[in-house]
This record gives sequence, structure tokens and C-alpha cells, in this order.
Amino acid sequence: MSAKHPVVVITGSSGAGTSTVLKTFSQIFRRENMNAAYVEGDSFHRYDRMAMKEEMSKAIASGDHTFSHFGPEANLFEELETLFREYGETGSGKIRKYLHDDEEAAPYGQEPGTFTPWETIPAGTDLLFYEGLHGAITTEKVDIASFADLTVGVVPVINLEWMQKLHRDKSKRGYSTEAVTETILRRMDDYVNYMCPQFSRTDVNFQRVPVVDTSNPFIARTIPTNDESMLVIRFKDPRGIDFPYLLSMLHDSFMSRPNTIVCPGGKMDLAMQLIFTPMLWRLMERRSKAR
Ligand SMILES: Nc1ncnc2c1ncn2[C@@H]1O[C@H](COP(=O)(O)OP(=O)(O)OP(=O)(O)O)[C@@H](O)[C@H]1O
Ligand SMILES: O=C(CO)[C@H](O)[C@H](O)COP(=O)(O)O
Repeated sequence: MSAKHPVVVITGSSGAGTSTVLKTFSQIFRRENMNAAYVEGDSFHRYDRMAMKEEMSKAIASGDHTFSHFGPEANLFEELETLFREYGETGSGKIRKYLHDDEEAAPYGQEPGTFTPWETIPAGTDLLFYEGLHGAITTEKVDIASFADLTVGVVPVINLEWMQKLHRDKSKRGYSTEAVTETILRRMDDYVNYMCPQFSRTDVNFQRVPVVDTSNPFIARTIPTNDESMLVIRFKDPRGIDFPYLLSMLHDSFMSRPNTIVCPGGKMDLAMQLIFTPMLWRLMERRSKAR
């Protein structure tokens, strides 16, 4: 935690929609004049695509069928913790990018599946914004969550998450249904042990729940739209949250628990703006008092 250099985290599984949520936060940062340094979680993978394939073959040959991008062996958790800690102390740290596809790789003149070189975050940013898989991870070796000032979980119900992953990996990243299914299965151990526990630590969780049939996510042609879903928003600590205001602004919303609002899925962007703008203001006020 850092008053001077706050760290804001959006964390979620692959296909959960964290990149989509990033767009809403970018809008808030632009409108509120906040200069954010962006870090993508995938840039803290330990291996590039070729090396990951090799490591995976070795793991499988040795009888380990659960080696995956969700777990500690395939990621640089210590380095991510260092980035959060250093940013909190100095407002800087080392970042890079993982280039998933041709479109992302082209501007760097690199192959997809590779990392850009490490770079130092320039001075003068107001906050660090992490978007990815592991922003609230805690293991025996690291406590990444403890260095974040605001943590948000993006967690569609699992059938929807799989549909979103299948759709994106097939349409944008060139994978087959079989390859994505195999990845989902191999990651399941790490999903349960590393991904899920994060969402008990996050300050706010957004869970998209479809109201159309998603019984077989592996054959679905389209992703349920926001209008075909409801949104469950859960606050870890409801103290200080202006629920009557949120209920009045989010048409057709209601409270399902003392710390949980449910609203139509189409209100996701508005809900995020209403909830996070004042939270970010508070982080910025705390920052200017600490300087
Ligand atoms: N609210 C939504 N409504 C409809 N489709 C959505 C929604 N959120 C995300 N998607 C779709 O789901 C897919 C995955 O979303 P996104 O790329 O944001 O996931 P991600 O969590 O960043 O995944 P990764 O970490 O693997 O990059 C995309 O095709 C996106 O358009
Ligand atoms: O989305 C992911 C994790 O968030 C990807 O599965 C991971 O980054 C590996 O990517 P690729 O299979 O394209 O090399």
C-alpha cells in the first residue's frame, strides 16, 4: 500500500474480460486527468511462447499434466511483487509487454509470442494500473495483494468465462476449439489453487451472470451480450459505499445481500464509472497530502 504512488489492480482469469474493463478505467483516467502507468499481467509470464511449449512438453514427459500459465512455475511472481513494491516506494519499476498476435507484435517488429525488452516506468505518473491474471496473488513466497491500494476482480460465471476465452482465442489468436479446451483443462488445478483465492482478497468483484442458456459453452457460437446478462457487484468492505446513490443511478438494480448490488449487465460501464471514480479521487487526495 502506498499513499504517494498507489497501485490499482484489475485481476481475472484468461477470457474474464479484464482487457475490456481496462477501457472503462482508461476513460476515467482521461476524464479525471490521471496519468497512469499501465502494466499487463501476461508480461510477467516466465517464458515466451516457444520456451513455454518446450517447458510444457518436459512437464508432460515427467508426468506433470497441470503445468500452466496460471501457476507460479510459469510466471515471475517475485518480479511482479517487486514492481508493485518499488512503484509504491519510488513511482517507478520495470515493465515490458507480451505480444500475443501479429497486430500487437507488428509495431515492435517482433514475432507474436515474444516479450518486448524491459523498460523503466518514466517519472511523473500518478498511479500504476495492473490488468491481468495475478494482481491479488498471495503464495508462500509472495504477497502481491498486500502492495495494491485498490483491487478489482472480474469474474464471469465459469461457463461464460470459457465462452469468452474460446471465442477470443479462436477469433483473435488462431487457436482451435480442441486446443483451447485442452488449455482450460490443464489449467484447472492452478485455477482452483491460485486464481480463485484472489477473489476473496479483492475490494470489489464484478461477476457477469448470463440469463440465456450456456449449458454447453464449448459449442456456443456467440457470447451472451451485456443485455443478456446481469451483473453481481460485491464489496469486501461495504463501509463508506453509498448504496442508495448507486441504486438510484443504476436503473433496475437491487441489493441481494448487505454488501452486494445486482444490476442489468448493460450497466457495467456506468456501474464501474460510478463506483471507481470516487475511489480514485480518494487515492489522488491521499497522494497529494502525502507529497
Ligand atoms: N461484458 C462483455 N460482454 C460481451 N463480451 C465480452 C464482455 N467482456 C469481455 N467480452 C469478450 O470476451 C473476450 C475476452 O475478453 P478480454 O480480452 O477482455 O479478456 P481478458 O480477461 O483480458 O483475457 P486475457 O487475460 O486472456 O487476455 C473478448 O472477446 C471480449 O470481447
Ligand atoms: O491469455 C492468456 C493468459 O492471460 C494466454 O493464454 C497466455 O498469455 C499465453 O498466450 P499465448 O497462448 O497466446 O502464447
